[in-house]
Amino acid sequence: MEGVKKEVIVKPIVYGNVSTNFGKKREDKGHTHQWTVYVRPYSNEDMSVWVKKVQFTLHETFENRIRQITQPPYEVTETGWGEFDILITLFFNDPDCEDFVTLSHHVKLFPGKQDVIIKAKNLLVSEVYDEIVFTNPS
Ligand SMILES: O=C(Nc1ccc(C(=O)N2CC(c3nccs3)C2)s1)[C@@H]1CCCN1
Repeated sequence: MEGVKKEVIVKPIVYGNVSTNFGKKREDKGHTHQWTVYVRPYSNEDMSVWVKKVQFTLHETFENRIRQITQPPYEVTETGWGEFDILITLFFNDPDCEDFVTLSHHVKLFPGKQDVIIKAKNLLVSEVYDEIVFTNPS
C-alpha cells in the first residue's frame, strides 16, 4: 500500500538432507541408502512458534508420499536407491497470512567432488541456507 511503512520479519532457515550408504548390506528391496530430509531454523529457536506444519511431498513411488509434520523436528527419514526432488511446503500460524512457501530440494545420496562426508558417521550432508521473509503492513 502506498505510503504505509511495512514491517519486515526475516526468518533464517536451513533445509536439505543427510544420507548414509548401507555399504555391502544392501536391503532386500535393493535400497542402498537411508536419508533424512529436513527444515530447521538457522539458529536454535522453536520454529513451531511461527510454523503450523511442514509438508514433504516425496516421489510418487513412496507410500504415503505426502508427509505432514506439525511439530519440530520437521524431518522425514526414508530408505531408497536414488536421488530425486522433494517439495517442502511451509504453512504458517499467523491467521492473517494465507500464504505458504514451497521449497524444492534434490535428495543427494552420492558425493560429488566438493561434497563433505562426515567420516565418523559415514554421513553425506547436502543443505542450503535460506530466509523466509514476512512483510506486515504496520
Ligand atoms: O532415483 C531416482 N528416482 C527415484 C525415485 C524413488 C526412489 C527410491 O529410492 N525409492 C522409491 C522407494 C520405494 N521403496 C519401495 C518401493 S518404491 C525407494 S529413487 C531418479 C531416477 C534417475 C535418477 N534419479
